[in-house]
Amino acid sequence: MTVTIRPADLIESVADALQFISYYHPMDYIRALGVAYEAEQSPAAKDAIAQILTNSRMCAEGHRPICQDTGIVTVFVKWGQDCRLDGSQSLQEVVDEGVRRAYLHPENKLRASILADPAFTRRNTKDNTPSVLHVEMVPGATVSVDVAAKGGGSENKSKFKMMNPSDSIVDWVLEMIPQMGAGWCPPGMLGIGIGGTAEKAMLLAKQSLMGSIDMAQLKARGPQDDIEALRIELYDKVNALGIGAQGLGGLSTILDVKILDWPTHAASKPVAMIPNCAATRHAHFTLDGSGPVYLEAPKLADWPDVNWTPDKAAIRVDLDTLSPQVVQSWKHGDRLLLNGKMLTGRDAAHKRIADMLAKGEELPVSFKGRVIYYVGPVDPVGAEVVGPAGPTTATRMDKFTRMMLDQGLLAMVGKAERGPAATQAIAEAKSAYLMAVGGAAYLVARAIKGSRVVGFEDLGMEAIYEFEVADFPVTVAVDSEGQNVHTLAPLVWREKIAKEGLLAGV
Ligand SMILES: O=C(O)C[C@H](O)C(=O)O
Repeated sequence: MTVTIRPADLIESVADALQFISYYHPMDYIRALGVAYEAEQSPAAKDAIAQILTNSRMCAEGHRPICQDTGIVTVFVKWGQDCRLDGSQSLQEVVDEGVRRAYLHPENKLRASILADPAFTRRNTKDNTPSVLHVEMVPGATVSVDVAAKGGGSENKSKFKMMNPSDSIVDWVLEMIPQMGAGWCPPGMLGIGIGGTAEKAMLLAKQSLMGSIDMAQLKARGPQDDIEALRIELYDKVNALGIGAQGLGGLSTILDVKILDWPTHAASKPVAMIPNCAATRHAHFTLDGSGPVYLEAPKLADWPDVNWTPDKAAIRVDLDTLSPQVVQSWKHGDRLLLNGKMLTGRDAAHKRIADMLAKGEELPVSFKGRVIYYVGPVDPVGAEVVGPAGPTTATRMDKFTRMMLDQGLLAMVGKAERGPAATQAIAEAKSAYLMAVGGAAYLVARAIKGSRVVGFEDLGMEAIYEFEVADFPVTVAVDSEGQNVHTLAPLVWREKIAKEGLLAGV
């Protein structure tokens, strides 16, 4: 018997699932992060995990996004061969209508992050469509759907290699992880795809991330096949690298490793690795023709009892009177609470600034004596002045750092590491790079008391804003001497883990 799937049911279910995952972390992630928090011995990493956990519960309560990057929607559909989609729209059109409805929801509007014409004009599609849809025909009379909203920062760190058959997967992963830095917002998960062809390995890696975190259970019962043994080996060895939460050095870099494989050619061993960030977002539902599916809300009591508050010992900074001397007094690892006005800007704004300067044009705002925050905020709803507004990956702005410092910029705020050239530029200009916690966007936004666009309004979330902040929490990640927390701290923790046999949560 053929089962009819009504487009309205699929649209409603996709929209509900996307709204759901925008503010509810999967509970397996929260439980594993709670265990990692208890085990963590690095104060900086523990503080970052506390911010992520506190943010997560606030989002669950407030029904607002966990991260300002509300992701690129990726959907895996297993379509039962006895089902037919009613109407004349394609499956892509139906799924995208669900995406549109979720992202434009008036009470929880999500960020429009998708740009059409990616190589050239990079035009925002304004409703986060189209999604990336994968469809597989399977026996049966149900439609099974995995919906994910994948952050750009973690997607950017995806890796792929066509290995020789005799090459070691473990060696390759351990070579790649330090190169991935912290832009993927650890602690998260690694999805690994092995075999098939180049594109199949990538797909397997992404699909593996739809599974639940179960490393504790796996370790407790022991591996039952080679894949499970490889998962455990990679979990232990990656955590022993000491990279830690947000790359600040610590015990937990990953909470799990997922692996899917597929037969491959005798000459090949394709291997793909895709990390999932702290804003892990995915949900599953099955349609059987009887109507839409609504996901059941988790209980707030299931979140660990972690309530992050600003460090009382942190240094309070007045941005409105900030001087080079004050910037130079900060040492790497110092905790600061920023107060006053700062400008924002990220990828598109920096590119436009570079183009304008090259043409001798006047910028819409002066950066002299100012601090810039790399962010693309979610639009506000209700009484909010701004929606969730966590930091974006600063490393992408490295190529513009010298140009911005030449404009008289005093300091930068973002997340993840700065590369050698940017670190050198910061040291030469006696500037500083400050790090906020990625994946704590709603918590961080509480410290933003005012917001107005001051340039490039047409760039939407990538416009230049001026934020008024109160006790905005950051850590000095590169100081005016060029001391870089992201290069120093993981080395310390790697050695400590090796010497003292320290273990991440499981
Ligand atoms: O686009 C963003 O806001 C952040 C991005 O996901 C990143 O991690 O750099």
